[in-house]
Amino acid sequence: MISLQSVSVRVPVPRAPGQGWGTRTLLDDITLDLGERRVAFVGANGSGKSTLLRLLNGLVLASSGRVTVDGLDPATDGKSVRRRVGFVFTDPLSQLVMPTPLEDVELSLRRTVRDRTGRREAARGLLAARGLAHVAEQSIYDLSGGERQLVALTAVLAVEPAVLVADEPTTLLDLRNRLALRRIVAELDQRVVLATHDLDLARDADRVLVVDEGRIVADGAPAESIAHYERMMA
Ligand SMILES: Nc1ncnc2c1ncn2[C@@H]1O[C@H](COP(=O)(O)OP(=O)(O)OP(=O)(O)O)[C@@H](O)[C@H]1O
Repeated sequence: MISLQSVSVRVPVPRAPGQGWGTRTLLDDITLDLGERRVAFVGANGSGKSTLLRLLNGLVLASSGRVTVDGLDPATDGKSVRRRVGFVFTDPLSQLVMPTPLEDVELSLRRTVRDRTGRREAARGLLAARGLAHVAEQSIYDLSGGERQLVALTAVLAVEPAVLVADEPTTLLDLRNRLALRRIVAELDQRVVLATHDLDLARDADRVLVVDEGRIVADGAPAESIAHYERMMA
């Protein structure tokens, strides 16, 4: 279970020149229990979705209130939480650390597959299963945005996290790969929490929450929450 109890995130922001610093509230007193297998957050640009997701693996810490992931607090058990929570960033280059997809996936497998040859074969197999065999040994920088996004997802899933958190995982994908990603998310055994502007992906979730100016303004079945969001944005 993922729980947020009265969680707020506040950051210091500069006031007008010479006026010192003020505080901006990015998330405002959010209380949630997320027990569903597929949870999606939708909301306008800058509403606070990424900040909320980042709380789940300790990349952002609550200014007040408490976050727990399966009983672990990212503020105090950061390492254990990050083992449980696989995080896919909007910008894949911020997480692909090795020169090629093959090496990046191998890195993810280093704990589970000790033997080097076996690890290479396993990494090749995982990339092939995502239609990425042909780019396995290409430079990360020569991949298309969509290929990088799929490699990042493959590398994160290779660790077999208990929870997959994905921040706008379809932004760089073409229609075929968007459909493939929806299928991957639907078939995963793991729990998935994502933020997305892709309302088709959100519709596949068990629960959709609408974020607006750092608050949850709708929370429920996809059809109702998305209808609320569409009215809000009209
Ligand atoms: N460390 C920070 N300091 C100041 N402002 C911040 C900080 N982090 C985020 N923000 C601001 O908080 C707001 C919410 O950001 P966040 O990235 O969570 O939005 P989002 O809903 O994910 O948006 P998008 O859909 O555009 O990705 C934005 O206005 C952003 O500029």
